[in-house]
Amino acid sequence: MSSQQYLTLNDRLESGDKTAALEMLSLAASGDPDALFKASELSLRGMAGAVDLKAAFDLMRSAAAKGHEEAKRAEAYFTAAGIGTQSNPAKARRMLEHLAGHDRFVAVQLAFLNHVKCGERVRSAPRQLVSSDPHIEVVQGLFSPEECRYIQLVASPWMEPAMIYAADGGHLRDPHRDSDNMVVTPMAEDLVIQAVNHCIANASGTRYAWGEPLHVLRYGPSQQYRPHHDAHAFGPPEKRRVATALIYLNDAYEGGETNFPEVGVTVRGAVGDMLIFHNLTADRMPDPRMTHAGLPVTRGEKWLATRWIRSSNYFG
Ligand SMILES: O=C(O)CCC(=O)C(=O)O
Ligand SMILES: [Fe+2]
Repeated sequence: MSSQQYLTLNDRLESGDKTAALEMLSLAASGDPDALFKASELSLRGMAGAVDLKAAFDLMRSAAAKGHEEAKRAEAYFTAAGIGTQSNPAKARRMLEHLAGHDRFVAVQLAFLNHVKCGERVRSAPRQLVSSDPHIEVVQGLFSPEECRYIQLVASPWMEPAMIYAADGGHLRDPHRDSDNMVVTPMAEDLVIQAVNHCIANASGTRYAWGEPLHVLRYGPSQQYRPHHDAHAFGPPEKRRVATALIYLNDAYEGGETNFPEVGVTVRGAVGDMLIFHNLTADRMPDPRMTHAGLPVTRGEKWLATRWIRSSNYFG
């Protein structure tokens, strides 16, 4: 059970109280397993000082050693992904095999991992160049219906209304989209999701570590993602979103196409299709032609996974 001190600090963190982050680090230093897990996340996101991947890994390992179940999984995920440690997928798999005896989710994950085949499809999947300049392309059937279903199942319990963070640390409903969404953080990026993210990188000619955490979106009737641009002009150019990959996870809906009004292109993806488009001009400014929207869904539910891609490592 979580300590009262941890719960109070966590509430303060969630309400945007930044001073709680440093207190969480001290609670972690006293050996509280939940605080160690949380402190790992804070170090990864640079929410208690500078981003420190090595600290994030060490804190996760300490939380796992104290018996924190999610931390045991996450230590393996960090080991596979190379977060704060040398990437070692074989070691990560052995760590998970060790957990599978008592952790049913890990057992399912490992069993499913043997059926992930997008890596083999990266070269053979048919490609449809929707527009060459600006670059908009569909990689058809890159992901199997089962892979798409897996992403939905992992995401389902965490779906909540899309929010943005206000300057005062509070949350607001995102004015651009009224979909539900969730983010697969590195702590939850299991080996199947990692394989999916590697496939996205390989099929888009980018690198795994350049991707932001996978987002999963669900739009019900009348919900939409209003016209927007995925890249911004501020920040160092290599940190801008050079490309976006969208994976269509289902097709039991009407409306909901992805629309590029400036290019005059509308895409209706089939299950497992990946849409990839470039957001920046040659001088790495947002390309004004790349405004796009998820049109309103008129019937059913649309499920989508989004990976926004930089041209340098997203973490660290
Ligand atoms: O729902 C769509 O088709 C568009 C999604 C999108 O633009 C995004 O996730 O950045
Ligand atoms: Fe977008």
